[in-house]
Amino acid sequence: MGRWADPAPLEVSRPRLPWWTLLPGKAQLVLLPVAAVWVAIWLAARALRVSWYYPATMAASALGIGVWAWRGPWVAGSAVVAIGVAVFVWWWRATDRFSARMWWARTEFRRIAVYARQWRTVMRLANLDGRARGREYLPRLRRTRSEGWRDRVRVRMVKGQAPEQWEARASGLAHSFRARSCRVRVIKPGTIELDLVHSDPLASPVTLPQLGDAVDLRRVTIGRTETGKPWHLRLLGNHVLTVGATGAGKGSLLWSVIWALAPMVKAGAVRLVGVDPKGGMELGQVPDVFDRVVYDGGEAAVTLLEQTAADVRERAGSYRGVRRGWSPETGDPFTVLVVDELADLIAYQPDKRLRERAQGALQTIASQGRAPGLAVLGFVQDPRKEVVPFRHLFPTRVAMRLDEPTQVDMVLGDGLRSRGANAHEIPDATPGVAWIKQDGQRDPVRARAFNITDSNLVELRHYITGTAATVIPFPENTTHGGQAA
Ligand SMILES: Nc1ncnc2c1ncn2[C@@H]1O[C@H](COP(=O)(O)OP(=O)(O)OP(=O)(O)O)[C@@H](O)[C@H]1O
Repeated sequence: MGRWADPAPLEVSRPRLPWWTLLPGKAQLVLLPVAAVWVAIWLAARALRVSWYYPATMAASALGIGVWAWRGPWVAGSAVVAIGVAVFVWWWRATDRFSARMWWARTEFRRIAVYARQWRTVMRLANLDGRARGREYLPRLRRTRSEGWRDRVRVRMVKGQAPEQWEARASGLAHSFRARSCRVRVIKPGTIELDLVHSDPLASPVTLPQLGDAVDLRRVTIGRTETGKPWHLRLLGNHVLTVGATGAGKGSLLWSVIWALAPMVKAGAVRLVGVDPKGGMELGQVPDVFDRVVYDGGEAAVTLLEQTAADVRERAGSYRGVRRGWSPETGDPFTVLVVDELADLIAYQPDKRLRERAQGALQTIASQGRAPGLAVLGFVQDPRKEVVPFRHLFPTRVAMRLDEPTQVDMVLGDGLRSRGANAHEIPDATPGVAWIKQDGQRDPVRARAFNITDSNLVELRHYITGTAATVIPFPENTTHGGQAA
């Protein structure tokens, strides 16, 4: 007698038959027309869906089939070859214009060749699919758009998923789709957009516009964003903290703001007040555009900050009960306080008493200055809380090239690095590039400030003061301006 052996477990799942196969034959016959209509609707919906995602391909195919039916295969084939040669010559002779005009062809090609083709596999390997009761749920690939430097890929997430799960896998997605980086943006509940970045549109310096354009203090143009739009900085009712390692291009942001404000500075509608603890290395280049400026981080600087804080309180007092905040009708100049190397004043200051006075004055200005028409532009290299304890008082924070990845969230806010704001990866070769985070806006913006050269600064000085266009020697005194502090 042979020994009993346990039967091998059934390895395949039992095939599940569609419910209608279990119906009696007559019922199936009756339901046949209903099923046929259903299949026709389903096919039409599929065709509509394909036409929605690939309109140019579908239109060209329909035209090709039409020409074939009308004139035969030779005419259709010759037309395809002629169009192909014309497109190739266009691309060869005018690549830039071709790329700008043919974005839709690139979009459809990349959707088919890159995203639709690999979607299922990449989703499974990246663990972004879902399973429930033996069924697999895949994130839906929605519309894509190829803009040359990036592909925008819209995705309907699987139910139960969070954008954070996609952020955690962003690097893997970038590698899978052969992109340099991947950023995740939330479009609406359940829908996200992946930015798969292929090149840097901010690799070349941004050209400075002419001096003297009209100024709007709510949107001062200081550079260009990576999408090609102007980089607008709000000054009215705002303060801006800019953090960057040495050589990151903080100076270009500072001078871009003053360049944009030049007509109002010239007209006396904007007043610039400056503190440059580095002995005038930065602000000393064009000192006479400042109403008051101090070139050290000691007593004189602290006194200037305290005077400014007193101005803020006085102005706030005079507006109380009369108006809600500053406007050009008040006749008061809008004040921009520029503090280069904030840390020298409020953290590295060896004299404890001076340090505390500087901190107190700056906190007063930052917390009360917005309504009475004062904006602080603070610059610092080290963003730690011990160095700038009141970072939260700056509604706009700008991260230029940073030394360490941990600094990104310190400047821009928690979770911003995982959302793709890699300020620590900005190359040395692109000074002036920055990530900007505005309070109240979820997504950070990447932009580059105008490139301001020494001759631009000479021109700026000449425009505002009307003095001869000469380069300023390195400052000897520690104070300068209408009222020395
Ligand atoms: N927006 C820009 N476009 C092109 N080049 C720039 C830009 N900003 C700065 N640069 C170049 O980068 C160099 C360093 O810039 P900058 O002095 O402004 O840096 P920084 O952050 O102020 O440095 P530090 O903290 O040492 O003063 C300069 O030689 C400047 O020409």
